[in-house]
Amino acid sequence: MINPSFPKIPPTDMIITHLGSIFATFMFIWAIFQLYFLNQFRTSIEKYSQRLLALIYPYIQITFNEFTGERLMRSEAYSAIENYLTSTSSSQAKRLKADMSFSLYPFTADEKRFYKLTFHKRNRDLVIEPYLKHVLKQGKAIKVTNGQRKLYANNGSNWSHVVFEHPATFQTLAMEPYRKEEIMEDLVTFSESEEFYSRIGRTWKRGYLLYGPPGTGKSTMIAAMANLLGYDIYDLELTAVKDNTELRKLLIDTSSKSIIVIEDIDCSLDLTGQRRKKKEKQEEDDEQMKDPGQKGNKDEPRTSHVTLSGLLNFIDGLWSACGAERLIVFTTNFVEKLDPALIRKGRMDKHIELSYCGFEAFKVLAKNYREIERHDLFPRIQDLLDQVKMTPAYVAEHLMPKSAPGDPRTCLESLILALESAKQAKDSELCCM
Ligand SMILES: Nc1ncnc2c1ncn2[C@@H]1O[C@H](COP(=O)(O)OP(=O)(O)OP(=O)(O)O)[C@@H](O)[C@H]1O
Ligand SMILES: [Mg+2]
Repeated sequence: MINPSFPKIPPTDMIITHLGSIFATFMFIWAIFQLYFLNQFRTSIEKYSQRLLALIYPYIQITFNEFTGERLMRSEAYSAIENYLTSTSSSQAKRLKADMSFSLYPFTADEKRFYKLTFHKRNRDLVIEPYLKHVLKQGKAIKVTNGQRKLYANNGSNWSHVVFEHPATFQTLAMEPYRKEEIMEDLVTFSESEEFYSRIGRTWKRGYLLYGPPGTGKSTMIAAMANLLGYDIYDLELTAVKDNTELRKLLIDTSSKSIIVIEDIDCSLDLTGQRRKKKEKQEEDDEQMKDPGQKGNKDEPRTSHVTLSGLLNFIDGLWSACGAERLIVFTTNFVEKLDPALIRKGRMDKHIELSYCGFEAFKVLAKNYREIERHDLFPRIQDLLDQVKMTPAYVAEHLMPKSAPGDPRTCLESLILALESAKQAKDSELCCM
């Protein structure tokens, strides 16, 4: 008798485990296949299809991304093209074909903004050399003339910016006309001296030190400088810079055609120099020895560790040569407090004193604020301004048309009263001495 033997059916959980391992092996092989073969296959297909396309499609494309490099700095070429296209020149362009991809989040890797230039390959030489050069040059020039400038501020090691729209000009700046002329000439000469700087082997940059009491127009002059030359402003807050490395990074991230400003350099950090610092440290140590309970407050630990030498390197070290056409401007109320090394010629090439309001400066303010060029009260004002120190900011305040709109006499009289009382205070001070 035949005893039929039936194949044994494995239990369900064993089947599932078996299937699972087959599936996992399949997925593994598929992943390897994708990684090595499909990717290679895809690259080859792309390569050959591009070659094939080049045979039948006679156009060349160049892409200008908005952000470039590892740190995603805004490309100067992109900005120049943007200016060129948004100005009237776009209507004259005959050969430019540009695509623009917009994104609300330009920093994300997959949504970039870029311009794409497409042209026939027979025009290659024309487009790549003269045409692109022309677009970039024009774009940069348009930036200067269209008044769209940027004011950057540092936030940690990064710059953020807003549109810079300060109305100050050298015409509205209250200062003796011959001094204004001299400064304007200096600035314009600098901006036109690329060839000169390269010939003498110096970095194309210039340092200005603006000093004088509060309210004499230092910040106003910086705005006037930016407006004159069409430069962007980088307002560097040194106390927010962690250390010299961060300072260097900020410097590298500035663009050309810009003014790097450090306001109130004397207060920003203890930059009065290692020499004084050492002396003070010695004195402090001596005091600590005498009274160990006393806590020194002169050199309290600061969050910023930027040093004088770090700042000097920032101004004239190798890194500052990684860009061109830049002004570095320091302002201070106390020029005598600064270390001579910081402001020596060659670093701060031009020292400009902004001082109390003289009669010439007053006439500029009177013309700007009240549109008057002469008045019978002017001689009295001139006489008082010769004797009293009053800042242009204070004089300007009296010329504001707030209390007497349309009536210059009232404000001139109020200015005379203020000047007279300042003179009285000064005279009585002298009497008491
Ligand atoms: N020389 C000037 N010409 C025209 N306006 C001036 C001048 N000086 C001061 N002012 C007026 O006074 C205001 C203050 O001036 P500004 O901020 O330029 O002074 P500052 O020298 O930078 O002062 P601080 O040392 O306090 O920073 C300005 O808004 C401007 O309207
Ligand atoms: Mg200021």
